[in-house]
Amino acid sequence: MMQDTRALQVAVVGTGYVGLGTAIMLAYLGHHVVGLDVDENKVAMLRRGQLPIYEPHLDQLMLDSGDRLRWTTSYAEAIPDADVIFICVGTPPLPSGQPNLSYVADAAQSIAGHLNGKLQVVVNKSTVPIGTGDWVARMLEEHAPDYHEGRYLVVSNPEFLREGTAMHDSLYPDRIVLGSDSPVGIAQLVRLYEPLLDQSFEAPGYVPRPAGYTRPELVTTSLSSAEMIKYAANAFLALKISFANEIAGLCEWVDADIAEVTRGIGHDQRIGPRFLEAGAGWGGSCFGKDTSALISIGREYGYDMPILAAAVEINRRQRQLVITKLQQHLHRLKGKRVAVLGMAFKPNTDDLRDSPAHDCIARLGELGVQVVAHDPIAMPRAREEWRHLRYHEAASAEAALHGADAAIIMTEWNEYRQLDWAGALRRMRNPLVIDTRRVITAALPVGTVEQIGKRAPGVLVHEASA
Ligand SMILES: NC(=O)C1=CN([C@@H]2O[C@H](COP(=O)(O)OP(=O)(O)OC[C@H]3O[C@@H](n4cnc5c(N)ncnc54)[C@H](O)[C@@H]3O)[C@@H](O)[C@H]2O)C=CC1
Ligand SMILES: O=C(O)[C@H]1O[C@H](OP(=O)(O)OP(=O)(O)OC[C@H]2O[C@@H](n3ccc(=O)[nH]c3=O)[C@H](O)[C@@H]2O)[C@H](O)[C@@H](O)[C@@H]1O
Repeated sequence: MMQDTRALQVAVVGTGYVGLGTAIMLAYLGHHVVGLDVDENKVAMLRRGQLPIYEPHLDQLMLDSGDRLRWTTSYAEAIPDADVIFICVGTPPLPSGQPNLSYVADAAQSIAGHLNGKLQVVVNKSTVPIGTGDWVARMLEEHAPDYHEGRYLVVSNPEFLREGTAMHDSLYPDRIVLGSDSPVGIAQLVRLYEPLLDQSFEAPGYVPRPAGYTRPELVTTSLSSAEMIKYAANAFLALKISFANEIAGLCEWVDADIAEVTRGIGHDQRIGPRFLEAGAGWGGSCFGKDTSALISIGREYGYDMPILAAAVEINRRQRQLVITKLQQHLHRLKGKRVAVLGMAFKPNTDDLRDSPAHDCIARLGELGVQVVAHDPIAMPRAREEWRHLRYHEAASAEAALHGADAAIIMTEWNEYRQLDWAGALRRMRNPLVIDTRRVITAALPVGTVEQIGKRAPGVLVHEASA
């Protein structure tokens, strides 16, 4: 643990997926952190020691951060004493594709009203269009009661964590990007991240330091470059997946297997094996939002981004493909009963934002299908957030499959991998599974398992033999 003389006072504004992870990780590293949110219910839960989201190990790390961590709804309580203030509020998409910056503006103005006139660094961690850092700096100038040139430094520190593995990604990042025109601001952040940069903290047993991992790369840039790095990173990852999905479609026609193909190309170190898993397409709160934002930023300058636009289009097509595959097997879907396994946009999270399963359930509903859905973690949240969708809840995957005319696996939860598929298929009315995430790996004695990127559409992968 860090010596207390090196510990900083930190305020984290916004306690969603990113703010919570940031606050808890910094407190674990030894800093004194106050997490602030305008949502009183969230803050009340956090004060009771409960987390408003599901994220593996976050509860344990919070416990291990001890009394260095506090929660509040009050800017007056959080801001004046803070050496470093993080903005981690949401930047959800507007119908135009541009991000809604009103939460960032509100946060910046509220922060400005409580700055203390001494050196404080305001760090933007929210994903924002290029130029937003300068805009925040101007807002601080305008709204700070006692503005002194050089007192309120702005640094961009984009976040690269993935939901479901947020603690691992926060403690053992590939790189830390710090963008600012102020060397003093950068130096303060280097001090803040020293335990991470040196990996001098004691790794928690439940999120061990990966074998071979040494330390993150420190990347210092201008404010604008840091903001661009975040968008470019997400756009490239989305592109990689869309590329795999496009090749997967062709694999089905030429009788190749996308999993074998990506294994073959991934060993080329220039390409790398990760983020090449074909499936139902990418979802989540960021890839869709950030690709649209980048395209709309380009549009402001009359600059087309055809590669990104294609990545988005392929993703849209991929979601429809799931339904097409079902239609190829079952023909008319009206009146059929279909089990949808997995609602979260990926495993190990309860996040439903832009989940491919949402579009799947919505489309099946339009086609007159009776949907029976299951998710091991995200079900309670779906009950709240997906009230507009029509589906029946299943208490277990087995219950969802029982008597179904088909099943679609949308999320690769471990429990689906471990399911007794041979037994479950026998209890389906029609043993057909559209496995979009390669959950089923063994050949089964009964039924048909159709996967993405393997054999021509409509051709059965595992033919019934029992
Ligand atoms: N979710 C993710 O995995 C990642 C998200 N990001 C980016 O980080 C940002 C935050 O994302 P999430 O944590 O997913 O959002 P979120 O929606 O889960 O959380 C945002 C929080 O900010 C609070 N908030 C809104 N206005 C506020 C204000 N004026 N003052 C204080 N609190 C306020 C909300 O009540 C909410 O709790 C976004 O820009 C996102 O693009 C970046 C990397 C990963
Ligand atoms: O800016 C963000 O919010 C974050 O967005 C993604 O993280 P996240 O959305 O949490 O999850 P991913 O693991 O990237 O998965 C995104 C989607 O892509 C899909 N995916 C992922 C990988 C793959 O090979 N194939 C694939 O279809 C997943 O199923 C999921 O729907 C990025 O990976 C993070 O680096 C980034 O910080």
